[in-house]
Amino acid sequence: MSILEINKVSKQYRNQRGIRQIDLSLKKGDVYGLLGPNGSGKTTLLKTITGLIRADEGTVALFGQRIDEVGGVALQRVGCMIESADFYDFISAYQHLKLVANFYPSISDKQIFDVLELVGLQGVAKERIKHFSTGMKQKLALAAAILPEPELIILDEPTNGLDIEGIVLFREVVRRLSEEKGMTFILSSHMIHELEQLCNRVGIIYGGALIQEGSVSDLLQDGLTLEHYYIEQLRMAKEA
Ligand SMILES: Nc1ncnc2c1ncn2[C@@H]1O[C@H](COP(=O)(O)OP(=O)(O)OP(=O)(O)O)[C@@H](O)[C@H]1O
Repeated sequence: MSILEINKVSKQYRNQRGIRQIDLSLKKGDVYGLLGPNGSGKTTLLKTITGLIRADEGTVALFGQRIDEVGGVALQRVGCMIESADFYDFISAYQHLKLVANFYPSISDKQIFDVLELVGLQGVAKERIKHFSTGMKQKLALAAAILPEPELIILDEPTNGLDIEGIVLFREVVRRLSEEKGMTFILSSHMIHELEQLCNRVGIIYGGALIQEGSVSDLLQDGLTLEHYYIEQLRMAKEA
Protein backbone atom coordinates (compact mmCIF):
# COMPACT_ATOMS: atom_id res chain seq x y z
CA MET A 1 0.00 0.00 0.00
CA SER A 2 1.17 3.49 -0.78
CA ILE A 3 1.77 5.55 2.36
CA LEU A 4 1.59 8.90 0.59
CA GLU A 5 0.44 9.72 -2.92
CA ILE A 6 0.67 13.30 -4.13
CA ASN A 7 -0.85 13.96 -7.50
CA LYS A 8 -0.33 17.22 -9.44
CA VAL A 9 -0.48 19.36 -6.31
CA SER A 10 -0.20 23.13 -6.68
CA LYS A 11 -0.50 25.91 -4.15
CA GLN A 12 0.00 29.54 -5.05
CA TYR A 13 0.15 32.28 -2.43
CA ARG A 14 -1.14 35.76 -3.21
CA ASN A 15 2.38 36.79 -4.18
CA GLN A 16 2.29 34.11 -6.93
CA ARG A 17 4.91 31.96 -5.17
CA GLY A 18 4.36 28.45 -3.83
CA ILE A 19 4.51 24.99 -5.42
CA ARG A 20 3.27 23.66 -8.74
CA GLN A 21 2.28 20.33 -10.23
CA ILE A 22 4.06 18.15 -7.68
CA ASP A 23 3.79 14.37 -7.99
CA LEU A 24 5.27 12.22 -5.27
CA SER A 25 4.70 8.76 -3.90
CA LEU A 26 6.11 7.13 -0.76
CA LYS A 27 6.24 3.45 0.05
CA LYS A 28 6.40 1.92 3.53
CA GLY A 29 9.88 2.29 5.01
CA ASP A 30 11.02 5.03 2.64
CA VAL A 31 13.20 7.76 4.08
CA TYR A 32 12.62 10.57 1.60
CA GLY A 33 14.74 13.72 1.65
CA LEU A 34 13.57 17.01 0.18
CA LEU A 35 16.32 19.33 -0.99
CA GLY A 36 16.03 22.81 -2.39
CA PRO A 37 17.22 26.39 -2.00
CA ASN A 38 15.59 28.78 0.48
CA GLY A 39 12.10 29.65 -0.63
CA SER A 40 11.86 26.82 -3.15
CA GLY A 41 8.69 25.32 -1.63
CA LYS A 42 9.74 22.52 0.74
CA THR A 43 7.75 23.72 3.76
CA THR A 44 4.76 24.52 1.57
CA LEU A 45 4.77 20.96 0.24
CA LEU A 46 5.09 19.45 3.73
CA LYS A 47 2.27 21.67 5.02
CA THR A 48 0.08 20.59 2.12
CA ILE A 49 0.58 16.94 3.08
CA THR A 50 -0.56 17.60 6.64
CA GLY A 51 -3.53 19.67 5.56
CA LEU A 52 -2.07 22.79 7.26
CA ILE A 53 -2.37 24.32 3.79
CA ARG A 54 -5.08 23.40 1.33
CA ALA A 55 -3.82 22.73 -2.20
CA ASP A 56 -5.37 24.84 -4.99
CA GLU A 57 -5.17 21.89 -7.35
CA GLY A 58 -4.32 18.21 -7.20
CA THR A 59 -4.81 15.57 -4.54
CA VAL A 60 -3.00 14.26 -1.47
CA ALA A 61 -3.79 10.73 -0.29
CA LEU A 62 -2.51 9.22 2.95
CA PHE A 63 -2.71 5.42 3.34
CA GLY A 64 -4.92 5.24 0.27
CA GLN A 65 -7.43 7.87 1.44
CA ARG A 66 -7.66 11.40 0.07
CA ILE A 67 -7.22 13.90 2.91
CA ASP A 68 -9.90 16.22 1.50
CA GLU A 69 -12.37 13.32 1.82
CA VAL A 70 -11.45 11.81 5.19
CA GLY A 71 -10.34 14.97 7.01
CA GLY A 72 -8.26 14.48 10.14
CA VAL A 73 -8.74 10.70 10.34
CA ALA A 74 -5.71 9.84 8.21
CA LEU A 75 -3.62 12.35 10.15
CA GLN A 76 -3.95 10.25 13.31
CA ARG A 77 -1.40 7.97 11.70
CA VAL A 78 1.02 10.83 10.97
CA GLY A 79 3.60 12.51 13.21
CA CYS A 80 4.98 15.86 12.24
CA MET A 81 7.37 18.58 13.14
CA ILE A 82 6.96 21.63 10.94
CA GLU A 83 8.57 24.96 11.79
CA SER A 84 9.70 25.62 15.33
CA ALA A 85 7.43 23.90 17.79
CA ASP A 86 5.54 25.87 20.43
CA PHE A 87 5.73 24.67 24.01
CA TYR A 88 4.25 25.77 27.33
CA ASP A 89 7.61 26.65 28.78
CA PHE A 90 6.59 26.34 32.45
CA ILE A 91 6.04 22.56 32.14
CA SER A 92 8.67 19.82 31.89
CA ALA A 93 9.67 17.70 28.91
CA TYR A 94 7.91 14.73 30.51
CA GLN A 95 4.72 16.77 31.10
CA HIS A 96 4.77 17.97 27.50
CA LEU A 97 4.87 14.40 26.22
CA LYS A 98 2.18 13.44 28.73
CA LEU A 99 -0.05 16.12 27.14
CA VAL A 100 0.71 14.72 23.69
CA ALA A 101 -0.06 11.20 24.97
CA ASN A 102 -3.55 12.34 26.05
CA PHE A 103 -4.55 12.56 22.39
CA TYR A 104 -3.97 8.82 21.95
CA PRO A 105 -5.72 5.89 23.59
CA SER A 106 -2.86 4.03 25.23
CA ILE A 107 0.56 5.59 25.63
CA SER A 108 2.26 4.49 28.84
CA ASP A 109 4.75 6.38 30.99
CA LYS A 110 7.33 3.80 29.98
CA GLN A 111 6.86 4.75 26.33
CA ILE A 112 7.32 8.42 27.27
CA PHE A 113 10.57 7.70 29.11
CA ASP A 114 11.76 5.39 26.31
CA VAL A 115 11.23 8.10 23.73
CA LEU A 116 12.98 10.70 25.91
CA GLU A 117 15.92 8.30 26.14
CA LEU A 118 15.83 7.69 22.39
CA VAL A 119 16.32 11.41 21.66
CA GLY A 120 18.83 11.88 24.48
CA LEU A 121 16.67 13.90 26.88
CA GLN A 122 16.35 11.33 29.68
CA GLY A 123 18.60 13.41 31.98
CA VAL A 124 16.37 16.50 31.74
CA ALA A 125 12.95 14.83 31.63
CA LYS A 126 11.68 16.69 34.70
CA GLU A 127 13.26 20.06 33.87
CA ARG A 128 11.15 22.96 32.70
CA ILE A 129 11.20 23.56 28.95
CA LYS A 130 11.85 27.22 29.79
CA HIS A 131 15.44 26.27 30.52
CA PHE A 132 15.92 24.28 27.31
CA SER A 133 18.25 25.34 24.49
CA THR A 134 17.09 25.45 20.85
CA GLY A 135 18.56 22.01 20.17
CA MET A 136 16.93 20.50 23.27
CA LYS A 137 13.54 21.86 22.14
CA GLN A 138 14.17 20.39 18.70
CA LYS A 139 14.81 16.98 20.31
CA LEU A 140 11.63 17.31 22.35
CA ALA A 141 9.63 18.15 19.22
CA LEU A 142 11.07 15.03 17.58
CA ALA A 143 10.17 12.97 20.66
CA ALA A 144 6.58 14.25 20.45
CA ALA A 145 6.38 13.40 16.74
CA ILE A 146 7.52 9.81 17.22
CA LEU A 147 5.82 9.08 20.57
CA PRO A 148 2.59 7.60 19.13
CA GLU A 149 4.66 5.48 16.70
CA PRO A 150 2.99 6.96 13.62
CA GLU A 151 3.31 5.23 10.27
CA LEU A 152 4.45 8.40 8.50
CA ILE A 153 6.66 11.09 10.02
CA ILE A 154 7.02 14.50 8.40
CA LEU A 155 9.99 16.56 9.53
CA ASP A 156 10.82 20.06 8.33
CA GLU A 157 14.51 20.81 8.89
CA PRO A 158 14.74 18.49 11.91
CA THR A 159 18.47 18.93 12.49
CA ASN A 160 18.28 22.73 12.82
CA GLY A 161 19.96 23.72 16.05
CA LEU A 162 21.25 20.23 16.83
CA ASP A 163 24.88 19.75 17.84
CA ILE A 164 27.04 17.12 16.11
CA GLU A 165 26.19 14.39 18.61
CA GLY A 166 22.53 15.33 18.28
CA ILE A 167 22.71 15.01 14.49
CA VAL A 168 24.32 11.57 14.73
CA LEU A 169 21.69 10.52 17.29
CA PHE A 170 18.91 11.85 15.04
CA ARG A 171 20.24 9.77 12.15
CA GLU A 172 20.31 6.67 14.34
CA VAL A 173 16.76 7.28 15.56
CA VAL A 174 15.40 7.64 12.02
CA ARG A 175 17.31 4.57 10.83
CA ARG A 176 16.13 2.47 13.74
CA LEU A 177 12.51 3.47 13.37
CA SER A 178 12.47 2.89 9.63
CA GLU A 179 14.35 -0.42 9.74
CA GLU A 180 12.89 -1.94 12.91
CA LYS A 181 9.37 -0.51 12.87
CA GLY A 182 8.91 0.11 9.15
CA MET A 183 8.08 3.80 9.73
CA THR A 184 8.18 6.06 6.68
CA PHE A 185 9.81 9.48 6.75
CA ILE A 186 9.71 12.57 4.59
CA LEU A 187 12.06 15.30 5.70
CA SER A 188 13.52 18.52 4.39
CA SER A 189 17.03 19.66 5.16
CA HIS A 190 19.87 21.81 3.88
CA MET A 191 22.31 19.31 5.39
CA ILE A 192 23.00 17.45 2.21
CA HIS A 193 25.57 15.05 3.68
CA GLU A 194 23.00 14.01 6.26
CA LEU A 195 20.43 13.35 3.59
CA GLU A 196 22.91 11.38 1.52
CA GLN A 197 23.64 9.07 4.45
CA LEU A 198 20.10 8.77 5.70
CA CYS A 199 17.71 8.75 2.76
CA ASN A 200 16.96 6.02 0.25
CA ARG A 201 15.21 8.56 -1.98
CA VAL A 202 15.56 12.28 -2.54
CA GLY A 203 13.72 14.99 -4.45
CA ILE A 204 14.99 18.40 -5.51
CA ILE A 205 12.56 21.31 -5.45
CA TYR A 206 13.41 24.45 -7.37
CA GLY A 207 11.09 27.40 -7.95
CA GLY A 208 8.14 25.43 -6.59
CA ALA A 209 8.61 22.44 -8.93
CA LEU A 210 10.06 19.01 -8.21
CA ILE A 211 12.80 19.05 -10.84
CA GLN A 212 14.41 15.69 -10.02
CA GLU A 213 13.65 12.77 -7.81
CA GLY A 214 14.53 9.14 -7.41
CA SER A 215 16.48 6.61 -5.40
CA VAL A 216 19.83 7.89 -4.17
CA SER A 217 21.64 4.92 -5.72
CA ASP A 218 20.08 5.58 -9.14
CA LEU A 219 20.76 9.31 -9.07
CA LEU A 220 24.34 9.03 -7.87
CA GLN A 221 26.03 7.03 -10.56
CA ASP A 222 29.71 7.38 -11.51
CA GLY A 223 30.77 8.02 -7.91
CA LEU A 224 29.01 11.41 -7.81
CA THR A 225 28.21 12.86 -4.40
CA LEU A 226 24.71 14.15 -3.69
CA GLU A 227 26.18 17.64 -3.33
CA HIS A 228 27.70 17.51 -6.82
CA TYR A 229 24.50 16.13 -8.26
CA TYR A 230 22.38 18.76 -6.54
CA ILE A 231 24.55 21.72 -7.62
CA GLU A 232 24.57 20.42 -11.20
CA GLN A 233 20.77 20.02 -11.24
CA LEU A 234 20.31 23.55 -9.90
CA ARG A 235 22.72 24.93 -12.50
CA MET A 236 20.77 23.25 -15.29
CA ALA A 237 17.43 24.44 -13.87
CA LYS A 238 18.68 28.03 -13.70
CA GLU A 239 19.92 27.90 -17.30
CA ALA A 240 16.72 26.36 -18.65
N1 LIG B 1 2.24 32.42 3.95
C1 LIG B 1 2.87 32.81 2.84
N2 LIG B 1 2.41 33.85 2.12
C2 LIG B 1 3.05 34.24 1.00
N3 LIG B 1 4.12 33.63 0.48
C3 LIG B 1 4.61 32.58 1.16
C4 LIG B 1 4.03 32.10 2.37
N4 LIG B 1 4.72 31.04 2.82
C5 LIG B 1 5.72 30.85 1.93
N5 LIG B 1 5.65 31.76 0.93
C6 LIG B 1 6.53 31.86 -0.25
O1 LIG B 1 6.45 30.62 -0.95
C7 LIG B 1 7.75 30.22 -1.37
C8 LIG B 1 8.07 28.86 -0.79
O2 LIG B 1 8.28 29.01 0.61
P1 LIG B 1 8.64 27.78 1.55
O3 LIG B 1 8.59 28.26 2.95
O4 LIG B 1 7.78 26.65 1.17
O5 LIG B 1 10.13 27.48 1.08
P2 LIG B 1 11.25 26.50 1.70
O6 LIG B 1 11.79 25.72 0.56
O7 LIG B 1 10.70 25.74 2.84
O8 LIG B 1 12.35 27.54 2.19
P3 LIG B 1 13.47 27.47 3.34
O9 LIG B 1 14.53 26.51 2.88
O10 LIG B 1 13.99 28.88 3.38
O11 LIG B 1 12.80 27.06 4.62
C9 LIG B 1 8.72 31.33 -0.95
O12 LIG B 1 8.93 32.15 -2.05
C10 LIG B 1 7.97 32.06 0.15
O13 LIG B 1 8.30 33.42 0.14
